[in-house]
Amino acid sequence: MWADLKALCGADIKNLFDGTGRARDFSITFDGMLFDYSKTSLTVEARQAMLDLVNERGVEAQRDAMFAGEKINDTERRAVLHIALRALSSAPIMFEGEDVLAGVRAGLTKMESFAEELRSGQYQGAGGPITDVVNIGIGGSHLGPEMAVKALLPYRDGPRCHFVSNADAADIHDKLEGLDPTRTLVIVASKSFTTVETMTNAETARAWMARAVEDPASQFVALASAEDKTKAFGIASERVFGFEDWVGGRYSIWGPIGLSLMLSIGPKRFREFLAGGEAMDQHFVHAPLGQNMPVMLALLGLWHHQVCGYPTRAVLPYDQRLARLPAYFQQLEMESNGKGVTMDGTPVEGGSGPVVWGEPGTNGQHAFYQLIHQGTQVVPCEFMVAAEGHEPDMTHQHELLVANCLAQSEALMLGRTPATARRLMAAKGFEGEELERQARHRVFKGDRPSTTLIYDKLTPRRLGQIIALYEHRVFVEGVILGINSFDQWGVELGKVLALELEPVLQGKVNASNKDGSTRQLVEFVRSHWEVDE
Ligand SMILES: O=P(O)(O)OC[C@H]1O[C@](O)(CO)[C@@H](O)[C@@H]1O
Repeated sequence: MWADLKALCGADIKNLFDGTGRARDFSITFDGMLFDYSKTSLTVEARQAMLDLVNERGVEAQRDAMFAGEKINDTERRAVLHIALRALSSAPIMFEGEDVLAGVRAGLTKMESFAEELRSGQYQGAGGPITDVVNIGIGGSHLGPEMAVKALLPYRDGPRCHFVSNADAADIHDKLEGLDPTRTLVIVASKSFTTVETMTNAETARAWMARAVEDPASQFVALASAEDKTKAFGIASERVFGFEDWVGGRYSIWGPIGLSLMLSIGPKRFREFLAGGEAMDQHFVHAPLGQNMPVMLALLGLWHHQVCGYPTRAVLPYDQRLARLPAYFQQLEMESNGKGVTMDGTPVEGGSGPVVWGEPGTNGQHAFYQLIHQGTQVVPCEFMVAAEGHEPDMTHQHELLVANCLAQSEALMLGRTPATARRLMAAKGFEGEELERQARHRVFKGDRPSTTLIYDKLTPRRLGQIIALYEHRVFVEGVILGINSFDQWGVELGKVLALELEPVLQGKVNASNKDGSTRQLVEFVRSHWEVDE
């Protein structure tokens, strides 16, 4: 599938701007957003060939199957209906012959009632109104809420939110330090309510709260599907917010897992966030393929990784409050499409999804952009920036930020020629061989691809759109690759072995069945533990 497309690679990006309106032709606008992919090597012919893949691989049929509640997550025998959580205004969404929206709306209303009670001070801790919320969860039960709460801080008018995820005691220790347990709400966010890191942290938080609060469970909330387990933990059912197994962990920010976001910005703005996601769903379903943002973003991802062979891609938001977006997308993309086999168990052709990484600009410029500009690997960059910031009295800083963002994509494409580098060095007084040598260090090859997603302002609605855009991008890439984007068997083995290793480290079980390296590491740890004891 990919071999023929490789023949279409190789255009020098800047030469594609030939006065025929490429910028406009290779851009998509939608609801306050402009997605410009003109600074890539995609030609009209290559774009058509990529679009043909969408038809050949049955993307639209799979999309319709997803929205129709079919069990497209075949290896877990589950439907994929997180889209129902944000379907505020749509027609019924059916699963096994029933409309799921009634249940979704009831769940949302329950969250909203609780959020209103807490935010108004009607629901209180032992020491008075809740000032701080600690969300304990990991993976999809952590990355989404943490990212979104930070992204939307300008809209916060509720309690402060803190996020604990790691099994490392340092995480919970540092987050609880300084908090007043009598005015803190703990959210245990775990779909399964069995994830060992989350349950261990939840026990630690309960012990911390029990030192100051007579009935600590009264200041606990569970976001979980397993009611028997939340009950055993002692959390009253009115503070348990459940969701169905057709909501995957990394797609769960839209429902109860988003409770911390709702507490932070309030139910009304949370609905705006949902409405942004829903607007992107509608766009994904109805926009023609060539004008479809998620489809084109997916095709560019495949073009860069599977066709051009670039091993990674960078997500570079020029927004400090989107600092956790690259980590969120890492889970979304790498847990979804980091798979070696297709649905039928045969090897994936052209490789799985790429490594995704990134940091906010302008910080990244002073760290890893050196490699992006002059390193030998090409890194397609996905820039994001808002035209307008949230600090009206500091517009000059926002101008600087935007200028930097736009300058980077320009520099990546245009580069600096040897002739320009020589002129620069000559102007500095260099001559002869030394001029040549110095100039070579200042040459930028250019022709490096990037896309830019620019939008009016990072509102709750825009954030919802951006997340849904990337969700559907991952879905389209997965369908074209033939991957099931909704399971995550690759995280299982390490969990099993960690369970086996704990008693080995404790000296309760012999390490003799372990490999030499693992035995050596166990011995090192145990020798320290013995010294400490
Ligand atoms: O919400 P849970 O059940 O605690 O799971 C947390 C995370 O663990 C995973 O299942 C695997 O790491 C993720 O997909 C999920 O987001």
